Amino acid sequence: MSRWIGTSFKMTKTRSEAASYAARVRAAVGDGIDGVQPFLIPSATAVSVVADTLGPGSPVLTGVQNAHWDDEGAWTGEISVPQAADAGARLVEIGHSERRAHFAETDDTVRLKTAAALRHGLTPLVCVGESAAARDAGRGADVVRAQAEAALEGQSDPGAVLLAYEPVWAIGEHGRPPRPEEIAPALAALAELPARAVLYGGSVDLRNAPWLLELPGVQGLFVGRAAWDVDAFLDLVALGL
Ligand SMILES: O=C[C@H](O)COP(=O)(O)O
Repeated sequence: MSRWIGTSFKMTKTRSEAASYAARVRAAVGDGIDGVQPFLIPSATAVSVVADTLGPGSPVLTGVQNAHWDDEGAWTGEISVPQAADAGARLVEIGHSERRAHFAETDDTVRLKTAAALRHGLTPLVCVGESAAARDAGRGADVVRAQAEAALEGQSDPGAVLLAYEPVWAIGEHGRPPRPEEIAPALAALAELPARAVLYGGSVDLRNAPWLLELPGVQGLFVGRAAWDVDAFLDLVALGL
């Protein structure tokens, strides 16, 4: 089984910067790397240029950071899964904690968006993760399992869904890298669900990626800041071998 190694650019990079990054990745990966499934999730403005730069049928997948559950309509500011697919996306990131915290994403909208991605043949990448308070109360694994079960409930093909376990307290500039014993319970809980793979995300870097990749239940890494430099991303991809 391939290890998934990918990055979200979040709200960084111009189209030109994203294209340069994608061109470097495409050149380094060539026709593909056995055992590794790389993916890039740029801002919406750069999705088509990244997908075009990677080329049709590329071994590097392109994703979107969000998509609406409806196929079209009066949803100002949103993009639909068919529009994402038209731009070249094959992955749809859903339910990142920043969207849950700042854009009213709920378990219900995550489930609807997951269904929309599956309906159109794109791969949902559903993010789940507990707060520091839930972790400290010993409820981390329960929270994470509930979020993941809510996303998978009633789906036509839960086995096609990727889960990204991203503890809220580990993400971003205010986060900190996890210790193995802090994330093992949630990883064990997610391993019982019928998803395609479970990725870990949250303060991943070149120092901790080797042991994170060896943790039971981790089939890939979803990286933010540490992968925004393309050389670092390619080093992380090489670690997945
Ligand atoms: O989407 C990626 C995750 O939010 C992790 O971000 P980070 O690696 O900057 O902590």
